[in-house]
Amino acid sequence: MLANKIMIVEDEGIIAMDMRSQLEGFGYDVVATAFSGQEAITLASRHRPELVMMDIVLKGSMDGISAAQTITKSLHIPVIFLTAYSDPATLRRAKTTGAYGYLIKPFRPDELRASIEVALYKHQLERKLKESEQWFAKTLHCISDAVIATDADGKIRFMNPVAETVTGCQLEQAKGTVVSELMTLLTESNRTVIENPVPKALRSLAVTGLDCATILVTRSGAELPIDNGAAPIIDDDGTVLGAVLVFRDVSARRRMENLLRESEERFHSAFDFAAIGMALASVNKRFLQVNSSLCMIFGYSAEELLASGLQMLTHGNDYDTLLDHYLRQVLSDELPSFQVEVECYHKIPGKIIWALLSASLVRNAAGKPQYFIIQIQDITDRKYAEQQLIYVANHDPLTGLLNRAQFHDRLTQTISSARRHASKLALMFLDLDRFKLINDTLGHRVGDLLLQAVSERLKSSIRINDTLARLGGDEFIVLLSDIYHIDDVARIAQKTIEALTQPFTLEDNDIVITASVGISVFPDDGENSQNLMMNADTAMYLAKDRGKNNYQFYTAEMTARSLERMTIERGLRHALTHYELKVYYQPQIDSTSGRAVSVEALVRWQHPEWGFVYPDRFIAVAEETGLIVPIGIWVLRTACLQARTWQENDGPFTQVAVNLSPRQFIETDLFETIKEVLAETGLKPCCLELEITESAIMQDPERTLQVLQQLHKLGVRLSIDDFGTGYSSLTYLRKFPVHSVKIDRSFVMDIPGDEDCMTLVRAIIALAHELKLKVTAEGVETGEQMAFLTTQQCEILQGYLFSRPASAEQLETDFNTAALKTFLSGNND
Ligand SMILES: Nc1nc2c(ncn2[C@@H]2O[C@@H]3COP(=O)(O)O[C@H]4[C@@H](O)[C@H](n5cnc6c(=O)[nH]c(N)nc65)O[C@@H]4COP(=O)(O)O[C@H]3[C@H]2O)c(=O)[nH]1
Repeated sequence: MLANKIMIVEDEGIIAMDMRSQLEGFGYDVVATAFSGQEAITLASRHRPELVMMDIVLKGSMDGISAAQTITKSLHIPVIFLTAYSDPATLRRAKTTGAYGYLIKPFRPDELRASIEVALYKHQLERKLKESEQWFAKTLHCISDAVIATDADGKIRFMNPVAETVTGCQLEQAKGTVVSELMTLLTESNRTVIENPVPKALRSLAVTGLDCATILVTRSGAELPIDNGAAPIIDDDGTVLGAVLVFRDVSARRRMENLLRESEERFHSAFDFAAIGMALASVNKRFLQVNSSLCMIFGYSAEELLASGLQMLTHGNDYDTLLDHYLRQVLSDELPSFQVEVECYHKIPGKIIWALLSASLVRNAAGKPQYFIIQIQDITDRKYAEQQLIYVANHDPLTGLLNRAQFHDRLTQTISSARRHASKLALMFLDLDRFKLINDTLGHRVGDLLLQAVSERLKSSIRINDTLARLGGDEFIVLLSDIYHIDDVARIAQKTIEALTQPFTLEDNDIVITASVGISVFPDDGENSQNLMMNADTAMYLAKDRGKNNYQFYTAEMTARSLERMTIERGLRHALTHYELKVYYQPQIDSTSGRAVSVEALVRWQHPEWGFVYPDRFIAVAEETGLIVPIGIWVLRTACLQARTWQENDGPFTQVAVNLSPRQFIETDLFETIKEVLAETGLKPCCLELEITESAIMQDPERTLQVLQQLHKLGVRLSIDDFGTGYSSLTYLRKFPVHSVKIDRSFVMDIPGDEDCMTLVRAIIALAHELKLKVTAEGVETGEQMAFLTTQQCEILQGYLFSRPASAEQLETDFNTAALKTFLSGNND
């Protein structure tokens, strides 16, 4: 432990020394000795002793009492006076310095020591008290509450700066005032004066709280809401020292509370009366609060919902899990909020509600999740409308079957799956035979009913896992998945065809139809949906070619053929606009007069790369694609113009025969077109013969008859081409206003070798004559053929024997009418 530092002030050197040795003997540290009052002040401020032993009478102008005054006040160092004088005046003066001791010389060493120890202890105590007071004062200055301390009579002793601000009164003014005079307190509700809590606390000796809603009226008349209360100050032995009043201005808090209450009210009215469903739900998804819209949406009462949780609305479905997933993400702060469309259950069993559900989480100040705010919008109508739209976009409106786009998607998916599982699948492309005829004759209503009935039949003839679609018009397609054996496909195709051949009774019409089916198999006939569909389509055409009402599997040659078909189609379109088509003419000879009465117009294609292309290579494609219609009109116009030119220029021929395609009957207003062409070219109708094949007539006999009758009336000559090759009905032949029939080349070809052919030709000629029709024979190549036909009175002959088809210019120069006559008469003889 360090020795206490003491300074001696003594002008007598011997006494000072003696004192020093005594003090050091006691164990003190004598830090300095001063011999005058002035020196005492200087040395004390330099050495800062803990105690000064001061002689009162000193040499010089300043005595010990004056020096002690400065040392005590300015340096706060305690002083003990040592003096030989004890007169009352000196004692009075010495007292004013607040000296810690007064020793009359001579004194005993133990007296000296006791005085020193008491002074040191007292000074230490005082210092500690001062520090503690300062610390309290500082603390009270720092705190944000107002603090007023009173004595036991309720008179103010202390106020901190906050109390000064709130009451509007400084401590110096307030000191000694009874606290209730400084501040008037009113109740907020009815503004009656209430008693200050300080006297209450002093009376009851207990903590006295203020009513929450208390208003402090300050001296200036300002009013402030305050809270808190007063407590008595009682010391250790139970003596009441006073009271402390602690209060605070709560106007800011009140403002916040009001704002909060208003905001809560706003939230509640928004919540309760919102047009959309709203709920507060615990983190465990239990409803804590629900609004009436929510109850309305789901048909439950508020009590029912509050007794359950969000799961009640989605229980067990996929959206339950989805919702859970999102709520967990919000809880773990991965998502701030979310919005999701969920399928929910109404209270009425089986009733589905589609909800647009948004949720966000409310956390407390510490970030702890409190509850979810959930908003639910009923989007059932929109959802159903969307589903309806999706349905309409994916289905054929007439039959309800999948449409082409959707089928394509389904096929692509099934191909991917088949590829993964190394399994096979098959496509059946089905086209109704002669559907157009039914549509045109019985009307579109019956046509539609038929398509619906067909789709029902098809559904019943395929397996549950197969996919049926309508591609448009009378085209259907079936996707047969998981095929193990090609024979199974054949069986299904046959069953389908047979199912369709059973008559349909629609609006009192018994309708019999057939279908042609083309089949392609994955992976054998194509690796992707496009190829498979194309190849099934190609196979379907083969089925059509092979007499319809049958099915055909796709083969590789078909691809080549369909490629060729496509190339020809492209080429033909180009040919039409680039003048690559030509008309050749083949003379037709009157067997009796030997005169070339007419020519048949035959189209040729002068292809820039392929050279001269004959009709057998492109007419069928033109038929299929419909290009035959513009080609046919062009040939007709060219031929009519040529005939008219010959007529005007005294050319070799005055009449022309033009082939008509079946499609020209169906797709154009043929009669009007022909009338226009004749008017345009100036050719008389009687100079034009139109050759119609039997098949053209049979495709739509009623319509053909109508057009032919109009043409007949106009004066155009009509002839039936390829007679004998088709299934001509004699009834039609009689009914139709035709002028002649044309015996097909295939019958003429085998004359004279084939007796049957000759018999047939004889019969055709006899029959035609019976019906008052003239007969033309085509393909006459030999003299024998000509002789036979002439003998049978076949009126007109056409063939290489007389002339190959040639251009108009060639015929004009090369065809020798006179030589022909000679030739004919020679042969006839
Ligand atoms: N072997 C042989 N053949 C002979 C003989 N005499 C004539 N021919 C050929 O027989 C065909 C007669 O025409 P088609 O029966 O109307 O048969 C025509 C016709 O059905 C069609 N066709 C030609 N041009 C047109 C056209 O402008 N419009 C339409 N719709 N079809 C046309 O193409 C078919 C073939 O025409 P082409 O190749 O010009 O063939 C022509 C002609 O060149 C002969 O003595 N021996």
